[in-house]
Amino acid sequence: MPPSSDTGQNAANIRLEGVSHRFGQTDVISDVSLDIADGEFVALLGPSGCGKSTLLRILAGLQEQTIGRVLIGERCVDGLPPRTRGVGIVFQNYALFPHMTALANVAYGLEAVGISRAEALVRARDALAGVQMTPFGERKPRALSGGQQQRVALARTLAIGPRILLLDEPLAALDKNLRLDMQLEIRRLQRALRITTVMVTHDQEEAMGMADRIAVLNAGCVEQFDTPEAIYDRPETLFVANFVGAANMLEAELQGGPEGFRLHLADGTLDLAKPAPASRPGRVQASIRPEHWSVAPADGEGPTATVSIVTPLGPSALVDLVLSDGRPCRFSFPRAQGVHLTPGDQIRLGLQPGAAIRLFV
Ligand SMILES: Nc1ncnc2c1ncn2[C@@H]1O[C@H](COP(=O)(O)OP(=O)(O)OP(=O)(O)O)[C@@H](O)[C@H]1O
Repeated sequence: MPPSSDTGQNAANIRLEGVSHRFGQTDVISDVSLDIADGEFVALLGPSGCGKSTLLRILAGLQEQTIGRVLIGERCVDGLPPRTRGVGIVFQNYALFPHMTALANVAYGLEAVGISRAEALVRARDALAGVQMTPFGERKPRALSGGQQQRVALARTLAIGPRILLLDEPLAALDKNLRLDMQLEIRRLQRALRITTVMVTHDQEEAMGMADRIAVLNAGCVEQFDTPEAIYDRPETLFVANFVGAANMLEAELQGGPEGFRLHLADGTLDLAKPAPASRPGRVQASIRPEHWSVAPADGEGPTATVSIVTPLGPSALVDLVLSDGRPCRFSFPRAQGVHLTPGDQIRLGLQPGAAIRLFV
């Protein structure tokens, strides 16, 4: 294991206080405040250009913010370079020295901070063992796969014993299966070391699968900072509902009464599960996830739709529908339910019991 870490004693919390950043006349980060706990794994998730990498670079000390403060371990680190902040960074492109072996790459970083060669080699071997790369220590990067190179890069960063681990799209260059393996590997290491970690990704499944909490960014602002479950089940903004997971956005009129709440769509109505939504009656955008739908009895009141495409996806099936007013809509269900749909079928839609429909004004 890397030196610092088995105890997690060096971990630190991170606090961003009202951080904003401008490049020239352009606001790239707008008033971001985040509290990240000791040992927590946080993903910064958002579309290309929303400011994720800039925020990570500000945390690292590679970019100085225009306004606001960054605290690591309750200490303001503004103006301090990366090394003094105790941060370690892993980038997408590994950045290994091609002429050095894996072991030498890891040891180099240690020698660079003043550790003797003999001690650096011992620590480098430990760090490579921590990422299960012991058998590959004498290979040069070109003789390693992308995943193996990324493990070496991770070992090189962790060997220094940083208090904070920053990951900038670390898995983006890997193919899907390898990415899944590495997600598990990084998560395992992060938990074992209890190192506070912030990872930039535009891949929502990666964020969902790895992070304790996700900060969803849009145009430099944090739209929501919450657990993966809450981000998915209770998106707080239209942007989050649209960006995370698939959602059907349907215009509707919400009516409320003593009996509960009903959504009036273009050609049908849906009764909403209790407890009643916080929204007030009136025009709303209803965010209905594909898995919220069910096939309702033909004489029900829900909207009607025509099946256009059925896509089996292993355990579930995804169905593209066209609602009777011409709008497209998606429905998914576990294939084990034994529902058989074929293109051209007319169905009536209902809601799964307890489906958490989100309403936006
Ligand atoms: N050094 C710079 N000078 C001027 N503008 C910059 C600079 N670095 C980034 N930007 C701009 O700031 C905005 C945010 O960039 P950033 O790289 O932080 O986004 P991102 O969310 O990480 O995007 P991606 O997922 O595509 O990497 C973009 O519009 C980008 O063009």
